[in-house]
Amino acid sequence: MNNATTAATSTRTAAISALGLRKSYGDKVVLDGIDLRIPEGTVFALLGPNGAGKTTTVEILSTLIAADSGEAWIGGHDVTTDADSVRDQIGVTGQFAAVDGLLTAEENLLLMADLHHLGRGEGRRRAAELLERFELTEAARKNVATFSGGMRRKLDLAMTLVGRPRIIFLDEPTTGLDPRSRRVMWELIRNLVADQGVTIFLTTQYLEEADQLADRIAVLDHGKLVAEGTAEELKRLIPGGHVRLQFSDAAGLTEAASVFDVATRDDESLSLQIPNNGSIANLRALLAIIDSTGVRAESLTMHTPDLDDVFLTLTGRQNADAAPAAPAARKESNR
Ligand SMILES: Nc1ncnc2c1ncn2[C@@H]1O[C@H](COP(=O)(O)OP(=O)(O)OP(=O)(O)O)[C@@H](O)[C@H]1O
Repeated sequence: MNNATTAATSTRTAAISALGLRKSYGDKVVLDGIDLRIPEGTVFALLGPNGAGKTTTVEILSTLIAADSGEAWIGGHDVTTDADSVRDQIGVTGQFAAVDGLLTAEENLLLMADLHHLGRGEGRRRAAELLERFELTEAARKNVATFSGGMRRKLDLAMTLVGRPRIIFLDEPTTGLDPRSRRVMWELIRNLVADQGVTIFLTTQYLEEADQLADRIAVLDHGKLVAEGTAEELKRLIPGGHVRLQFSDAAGLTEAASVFDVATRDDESLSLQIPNNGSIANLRALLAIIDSTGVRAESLTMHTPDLDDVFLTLTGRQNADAAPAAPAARKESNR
């Protein structure tokens, strides 16, 4: 087998893989050559700001729309030439598309069981099992229209699982949810991977979500993957951490600023940021300087870089956590 054949074979045996995906709408290039290789049983997070092309990527990989060029395989099946086999293996959730608000949770699940041709008994068993696992048993006979956002998201994910997909696409699964509901969803997602070994392709604007759930994270910006790696690897891409010294008055701050000439001073918060990687040796050296020079700091805090810093460095923008509800609202009204 030559190298090219080996590369193509390994691309096809990953749970999800893509080579050179491109997609434009009119003049707007949304995806400008995306390559992916996601091993089975892992969680992959595609992170990007509003409009970066996350949903478009999911739509292509789940056979909803066609790429302009490039290739993609899901569980070894080509999304273009073998779309039916791809659809048999996947579940897609996140936009509430499948949930019917006029039906009860149980009816929604039974409808899904019918679509998957489960027999009547098997369908009922599967619905009951999922209602229990997602703690929706008490609400099973209530109309979904009365559900909270968190309950709807849980039901949406439960419906996706009726057909026992091996590969699940979660498009912004917790956008707009309160912190508690978000944690519940995270736990359900973690259990899915741990108990059933499914592969998860997650899109999110939440850096914390990617950090919490994903084995690997890719950052999508202006149609390209600008970085890919584990959360730790991505954090290593950016400048190291710092120590923040807090002062009670401006005189103390000025004195200290003259001692640490590499520091950044903030007169408003009366603090000084000194680059430091947080190792014991470096912290000890810093404390020794503070002691020997009589710097009068009130307190010291250590800041290690997080994914927020990575995102800001890579995309030149703050992450979108400040406005979580907007994209979901836009999608629901548009689609
Ligand atoms: N059917 C379409 N027709 C024209 N433009 C589209 C269409 N679908 C998406 N776009 C545009 O493509 C770009 C990427 O959209 P997409 O929904 O993939 O982004 P996203 O990363 O999922 O964003 P968000 O976080 O806001 O959901 C946006 O500029 C969007 O307006």
